[in-house]
Amino acid sequence: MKIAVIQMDIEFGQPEKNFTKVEAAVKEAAENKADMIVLPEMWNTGYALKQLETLADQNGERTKALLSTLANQYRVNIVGGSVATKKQGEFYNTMFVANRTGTIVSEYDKAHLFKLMDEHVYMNAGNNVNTFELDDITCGGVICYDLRFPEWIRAHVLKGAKIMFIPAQWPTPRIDHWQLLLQARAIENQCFIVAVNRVGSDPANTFNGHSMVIAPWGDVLISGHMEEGIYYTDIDLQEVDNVRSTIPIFQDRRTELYK
Ligand SMILES: O=C(O)CCC(=O)C(=O)O
Repeated sequence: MKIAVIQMDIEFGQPEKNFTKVEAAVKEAAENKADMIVLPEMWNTGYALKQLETLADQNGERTKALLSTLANQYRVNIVGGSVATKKQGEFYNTMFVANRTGTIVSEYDKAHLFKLMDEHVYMNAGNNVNTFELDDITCGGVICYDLRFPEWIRAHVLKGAKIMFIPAQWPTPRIDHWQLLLQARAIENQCFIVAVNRVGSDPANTFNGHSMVIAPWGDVLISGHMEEGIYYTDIDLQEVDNVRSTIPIFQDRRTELYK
């Protein structure tokens, strides 16, 4: 199973440029025989929250059409990071996932909005756990700040997720939190973590990438640098079962103590 992580810069408030860029990057990753291609958070607009009224993707239609077309054309799974959407007059930070036939198999609205970047002022939070099937593997997807809530990731793993996808725009000053939390989430949930952070800057923040893929034992398979690029790794899903049978934390949990 070959994973491609698209660590890209995002043009602030310029969906046209970002759509063109994503299309080219997905094409390149697909031609390099990726099975799953993963994009960063809010790649259509960046955090141009004050311009959402004009820039947000209406019902995600444009994003869904692009992901679906590319997935079907290249017969590849695409975890579409997230985009700013407008649904029934409200704004959301939404992940769409397309499978190899181009079917949109998941739509998830970020559940924990990040007050430090005023996200809660402009956007609405979703309320639903996000699991989906890709190539018969149960996967889960959450977005950026969601990472800081171990219960939320655990909720996905308890629903069967063996790979957790985490797209982000995680600012440079807290990149050590990003790396440590990702590794902890992989080890404590004995699952693969595929996490994509953007690079570049917007008017308020800088972002230095460090996208990561981490195996269920905690081994770091990808640790991206600070530049734009596509990173690739192969993952073996058997490792999830191996780790879970070596240290059976899901059998040993004492949920009666955790209430
Ligand atoms: O939790 C953090 O430090 C970063 C979160 C974030 O940037 C986001 O959710 O967009």
